[in-house]
Amino acid sequence: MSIRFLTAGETHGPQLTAIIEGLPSNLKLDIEALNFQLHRRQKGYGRGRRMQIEKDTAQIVGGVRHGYTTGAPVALVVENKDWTHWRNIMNIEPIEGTDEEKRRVHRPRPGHADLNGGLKYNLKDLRNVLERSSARETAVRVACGAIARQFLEQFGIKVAGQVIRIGEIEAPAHDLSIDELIERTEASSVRVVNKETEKKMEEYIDLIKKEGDSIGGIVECIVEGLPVGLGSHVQYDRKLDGRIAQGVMSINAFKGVEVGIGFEAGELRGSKVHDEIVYTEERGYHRASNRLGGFEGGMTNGMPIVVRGVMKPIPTLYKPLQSVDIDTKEAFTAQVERSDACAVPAASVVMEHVVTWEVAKAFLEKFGGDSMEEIHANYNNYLAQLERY
Ligand SMILES: Cc1cc2nc3c(=O)[nH]c(=O)nc-3n(C[C@H](O)[C@H](O)[C@H](O)COP(=O)(O)O)c2cc1C
Ligand SMILES: C=C(O[C@@H]1CC(C(=O)O)=C[C@@H](OP(=O)(O)O)[C@H]1O)C(=O)O
Repeated sequence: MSIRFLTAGETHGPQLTAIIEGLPSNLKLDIEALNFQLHRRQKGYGRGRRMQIEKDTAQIVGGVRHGYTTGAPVALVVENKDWTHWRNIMNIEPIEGTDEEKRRVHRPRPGHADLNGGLKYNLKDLRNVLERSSARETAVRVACGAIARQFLEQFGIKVAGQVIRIGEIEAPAHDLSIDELIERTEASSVRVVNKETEKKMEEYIDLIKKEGDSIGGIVECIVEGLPVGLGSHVQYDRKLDGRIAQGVMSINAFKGVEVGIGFEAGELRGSKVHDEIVYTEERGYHRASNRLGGFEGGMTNGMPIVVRGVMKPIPTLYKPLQSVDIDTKEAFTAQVERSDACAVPAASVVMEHVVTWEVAKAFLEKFGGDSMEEIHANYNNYLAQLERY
């Protein structure tokens, strides 16, 4: 038993669509809680005008009746309110000399998918590439992850996300509980727990924006309440840390991922990296520390999952970089599209949901059943087995 989803839709088309296959029946879906996650993704500081136009809400159009999943594929759509402004541009083929022709994209932006996509798909209007490569797609990916989050909540599993760095500004370390972390980051425009850092990050983003530039950063996701043994060491594509890394790297503009102390593990001795194993009646087997971020052998070890991802600066610059016009092959500055200056706080919410999805998928593979009742029984049976071990 596994779950999968596909998405479709363009950033300036009428809507985004997702179909989720493999969800069990009798999962209660709270649409308000789902929409709250979409709202969180939109709210991050540093975004452009588009986020003022969109009011993302998901409409479930299949697989749910009276608030519960039926076991059928769940279909959901998120409308693009901006579509009304783009109707002609999206629908009419460019005709020379018309407004639509003027809106044809022929000066690829360094750092975006424009040129690679144009060459690969033999498309002369690079809009046909940017429409789908746009991170607008992450709205429905968050919707799918938000359903996965509600599934995991039924088993006491919680997910939080925070911004660790935006450009030169780093958030100080803290030892808040996951509930406190969720509460504080929800209230913050840049998804940090500390007011002083929030202010510094906002000012920094404003400065970058004023200079016509963009900025990236580092985000972290934490998952708590997990059992030992999600994922498996027996086959490369069942290693859950590897799957999470793929998911994180698939987020637009992400250039790296690390689990636990990640790249720092290359600098330290083994005695400073591995987490000692301890046993108590109360907690059973656990680790004295969590430097490996909840994974050994591609399996969860019962400690919180800690994953970080790095996002590069947004490619579209109001002071554009040099590029080449695909019509004339002459050097030009890249086309300026309306753009975000910094999307790191939004990307933090995206990463939470991408990680959540992978965890839910592994959870269903291990405890899979066709109904929530069957999964609960399988899960409880496994917990009892762990206790007897
Ligand atoms: C939430 C979010 C918002 C983004 N907003 C923009 C944007 O406004 N302008 C832009 O050029 N790129 C934006 N990006 C990044 C591009 O989508 C991304 O760089 C592009 O798809 C190329 O893919 P790659 O960077 O992964 O290679 C955004 C990314 C995320 C995650
Ligand atoms: C629409 C979203 O993000 C978009 C992602 C994006 C890109 O190139 O990735 C470019 C911008 O699109 P537009 O040119 O329409 O303003 C962002 O606003 C969203 O996150 O919902």
